[in-house]
Amino acid sequence: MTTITPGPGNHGPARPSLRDEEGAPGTLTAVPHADQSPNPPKDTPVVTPGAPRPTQVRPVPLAELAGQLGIPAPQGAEAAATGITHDSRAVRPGDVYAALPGARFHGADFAAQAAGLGAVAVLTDPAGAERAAATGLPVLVVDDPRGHMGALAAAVYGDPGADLLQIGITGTSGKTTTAYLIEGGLRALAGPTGLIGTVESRIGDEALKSERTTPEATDLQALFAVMRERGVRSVAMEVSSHALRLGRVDGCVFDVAVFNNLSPEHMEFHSGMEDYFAAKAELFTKERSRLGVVNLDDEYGRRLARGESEVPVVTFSAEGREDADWRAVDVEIGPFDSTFTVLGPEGRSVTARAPLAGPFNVANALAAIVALVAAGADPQAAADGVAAVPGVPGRLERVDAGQPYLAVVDYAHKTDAVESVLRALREVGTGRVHAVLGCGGDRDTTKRAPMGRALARLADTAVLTSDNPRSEDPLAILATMLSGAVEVPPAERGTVLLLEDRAAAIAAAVARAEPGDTVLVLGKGHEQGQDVAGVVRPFDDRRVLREAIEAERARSSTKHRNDQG
Ligand SMILES: CC(=O)N[C@H]1[C@@H](OP(=O)(O)OP(=O)(O)OC[C@H]2O[C@@H](n3ccc(=O)[nH]c3=O)[C@H](O)[C@@H]2O)O[C@H](CO)[C@@H](O)[C@@H]1O[C@H](C)C(=O)N[C@@H](C)C(=O)N[C@H](CCC(=O)O)C(=O)O
Ligand SMILES: Nc1ncnc2c1ncn2[C@@H]1O[C@H](COP(=O)(O)OP(=O)(O)OP(=O)(O)O)[C@@H](O)[C@H]1O
Repeated sequence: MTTITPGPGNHGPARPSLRDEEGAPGTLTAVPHADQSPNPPKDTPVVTPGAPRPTQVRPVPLAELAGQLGIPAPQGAEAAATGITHDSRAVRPGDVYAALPGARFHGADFAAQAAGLGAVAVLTDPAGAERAAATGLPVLVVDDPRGHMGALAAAVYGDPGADLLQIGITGTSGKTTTAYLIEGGLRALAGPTGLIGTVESRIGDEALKSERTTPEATDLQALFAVMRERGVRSVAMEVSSHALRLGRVDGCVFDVAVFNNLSPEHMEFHSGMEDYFAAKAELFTKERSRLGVVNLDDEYGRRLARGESEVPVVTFSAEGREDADWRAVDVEIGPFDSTFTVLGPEGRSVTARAPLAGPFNVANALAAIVALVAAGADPQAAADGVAAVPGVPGRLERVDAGQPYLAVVDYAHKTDAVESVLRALREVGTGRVHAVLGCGGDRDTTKRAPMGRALARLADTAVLTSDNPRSEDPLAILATMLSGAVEVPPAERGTVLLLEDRAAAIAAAVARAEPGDTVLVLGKGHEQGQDVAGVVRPFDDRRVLREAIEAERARSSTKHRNDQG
């Protein structure tokens, strides 16, 4: 196995690298498939609750932190910090509490709680200063505390990111999948790895529940510190546009930053596509990364490659574009995976496999391979590592209860993803496609009608149902989805069913399935709960789908017996 050595690093100061000591690309030693499985899809993921913290931290004097902020040391600056958090409820003795202004609250309202839990100081803005001072704790006041929080967290934990090879992935679709594929490759190449993303965070073999795609900077730096403590040397992490805009990755410099694609999403947060792209493009500034890996098949990827990235970029094309540095050719799409050849600079050619169905997963796998190569891996070793990943939870995850048709759960919850996955599975199955989909409440409303339209056009049975309605009326969400579905001319659309209850919707799709058909449950993937009016009750599409298949089998065998009797 190639060891990660604090290598020369192509693009910056000494950092762990996938190259060997002479600087040659790392090679992959065959590892038995099971050992290599970072995240075999499973019904009940291993979850350790609570934000992890490192066990050994050098106390950092407040005076030192004030110096870093460029402000005079506050009274009581002889105290020292051993942690930092932005959430009053998560304060541990010795923490700095970052009291941030937010859309709903000002964190200063919770300063007393933080003090009660043992905070040693409060970082806040002028608006929060008085409330913070009322606690009697030293107060560090800056105009933009969120903007300083990442660097301060890195300082408190001793800049743990500097000891990790960091690969960040951004884009509208495919971040989670690509992160798992990269982590699988890293694990095969270089032992204990870290993963940070929507489904979970992993520190070596330990899985932790994720609240966000990208954690707040205080939690992220603590996570890096725990990873460093446990011997992790490399990390693959998803970087959302929220993270880039809200400073969650301040304090990180990614060795490799990957751009997958961009399509309309999060329009409740961004003012339009240009603003959304500008947020993503922040990952490709010199402050944030050293090298970009960019998808040339995407128009926004081409913009980055053609001058809008501040850092050098390596390009890839899953569509075989000859102007890409690395391109996939001879792509064979199979029912559950795809094989292809990767052609690279200097006549390099690699045999590759995307271990998940669908043409878009060729793009994700190619992105992962090129990212690993950009980090210093041997290209064939990188491709072999990616090929060996056994699956990604809730991403085209098959549910097999012995039924004579294909049943799949997928996290598609944006129009382009719904279209991609339906097109991909139409090619795989021989029969009809019965698809279930809802749209989340309190999130981007502009995608609801297009998603209803896509489902009605591309599925033989389109079952419109609830996702996480949150505080919204589920029927109102369904009405908007339906308004899109009815835009499809009757001759071009499948049967459209409306069932507010998600379990009933899944059962309805299953009841229509015949041998050779495909049942597809979209939108919630790996999620374990359904949020209705703020109450989250357990709901796992994979489990509900399996139970529906079993119930349908029992129902039809009873009917068969009754018919015979
Ligand atoms: C738009 C957004 O991302 N907002 C985040 C932001 O909220 P905010 O600034 O408005 O904060 P607020 O709720 O008013 O609270 C103000 C401050 O008081 C603190 N507080 C609040 C209550 C309390 O009891 N104690 C306490 O200390 C909060 O931690 C916060 O620092 O800071 C909060 C604290 O960290 C986050 O919880 C909140 O995430 C919200 C809930 C969220 O859902 N974000 C999603 C949309 C998100 O970030 N998604 C992305 C993208 C996923 C994708 O790609 O699809 C992600 O990376 O997950
Ligand atoms: N490269 C891609 N292009 C288009 N659709 C994709 C791509 N990769 C995955 N998808 C679809 O999008 C869904 C979500 O994929 P994934 O979780 O990997 O992306 P993500 O960017 O992490 O999404 P999110 O930001 O919502 O967590 C998948 O279940 C699949 O249907």
